[in-house]
Amino acid sequence: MEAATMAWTAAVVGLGLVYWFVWVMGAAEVKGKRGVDLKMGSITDDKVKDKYTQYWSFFRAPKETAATAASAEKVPAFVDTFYNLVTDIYEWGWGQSFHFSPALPGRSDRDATRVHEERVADLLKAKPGHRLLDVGCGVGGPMRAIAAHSGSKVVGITINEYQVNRARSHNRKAGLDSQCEVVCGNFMAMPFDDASFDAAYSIEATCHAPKLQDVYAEVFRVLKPGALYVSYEWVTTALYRADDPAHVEAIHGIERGDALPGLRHYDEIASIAKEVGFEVVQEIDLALPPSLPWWTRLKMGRFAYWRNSLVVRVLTLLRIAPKGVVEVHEMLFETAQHLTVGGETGIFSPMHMVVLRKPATAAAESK
Ligand SMILES: C=C(CC[C@@H](C)[C@H]1CC[C@H]2C3=CC[C@H]4[C@H](C)[C@@H](O)CC[C@]4(C)[C@H]3CC[C@]12C)C(C)C
Ligand SMILES: C[S@@+](CC[C@H](N)C(=O)[O-])C[C@H]1O[C@@H](n2cnc3c(N)ncnc32)[C@H](O)[C@@H]1O
Repeated sequence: MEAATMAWTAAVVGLGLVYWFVWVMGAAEVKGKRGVDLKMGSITDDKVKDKYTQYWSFFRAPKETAATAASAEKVPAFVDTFYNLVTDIYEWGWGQSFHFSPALPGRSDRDATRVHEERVADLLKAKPGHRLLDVGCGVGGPMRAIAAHSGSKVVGITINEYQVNRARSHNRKAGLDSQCEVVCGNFMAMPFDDASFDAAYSIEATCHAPKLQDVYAEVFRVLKPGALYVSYEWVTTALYRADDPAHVEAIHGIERGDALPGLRHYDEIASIAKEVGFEVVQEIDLALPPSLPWWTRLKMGRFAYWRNSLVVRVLTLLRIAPKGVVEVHEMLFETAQHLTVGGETGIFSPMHMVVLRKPATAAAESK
């Protein structure tokens, strides 16, 4: 073959590969967000690196500073920055539900996700005519599954404006916009009337609150007397040892890579719920056997991570993706390792579930 023909063949094959990786492979899990559409939320391209640096500065402050009230006030803004940086990568590489689920034998990740979400609707006994609150709704994967499964109306709240727009657009495309509403706001000071919801749930979201009391008290306030609240909490378990450096490293890694002001121990959750006035109906760690591991999806995707890493590098080089995507993607890759250690050692659970009830006799005001 002539040199020119060889060069042309190589170029065509090369371009074909890039096309396959970026456009055809698109999202690793769910088609809908393609590699070429990766943005950094509402952050303009020139500000991505600054925002990423700003994100990390939160963790450089000494622990004592991080624990002060003044610093706790900064958490919602820091969480908002985090979701501007990661929302598109999550959608592209994971799907529209930003949480874990126990694996189900012989079923896809998508099925396992849906089952984990529908469990919430069933526990809440949600039905047509009910108005549910989704506390920290992301781009609305759970909200759509729960609205479709139960026939209830769902109102979601998220601190991140970009997620509000993504969620509204997904709701429209799914034909669920008459049942699902999304509001931008802080779940520790919600723009809703007292006693205005029939039930509420939060899926892997309240871990972003510096004080769980603040969000639980707000949920308590907006629920009708007698209403139920289900929450999937991120916690350290009874196996966690604060004097084991490997445990501490994994937990700090999870906090750094997931915008967490500090993980709570599982035994704090029920007492905080009681403190704000809830009755504890049920408390169970859904990650424990007989559940199958929730972290296998993170591990099994090792090939997908390498492919994704290559895609973001190529897209950044071609200036299709903004600068900084590579760094954010690396951060997530590392986070996945820490989460896997947390799951394998059993020191961490992302699905410590509590079912809480606002007493039927409770006043609309929280205690
Ligand atoms: C509840 C929270 C988020 C939980 C998970 C949805 C996300 C935690 C870690 C994320 C990911 C890690 C690795 C990424 C990978 C490198 C990339 O190629 C594709 C996306 C990932 C798989 C990404 C997807 C979402 C997570 C699993 C927290 C924030 C409270
Ligand atoms: C990991 S995501 C989970 C999203 C959704 N529950 C799901 O499972 O797909 C956490 C969500 O909590 C929201 N969040 C975190 N802190 C918040 C706050 N102070 N007020 C409102 N939403 C908040 C984030 O914006 C994000 O939407």
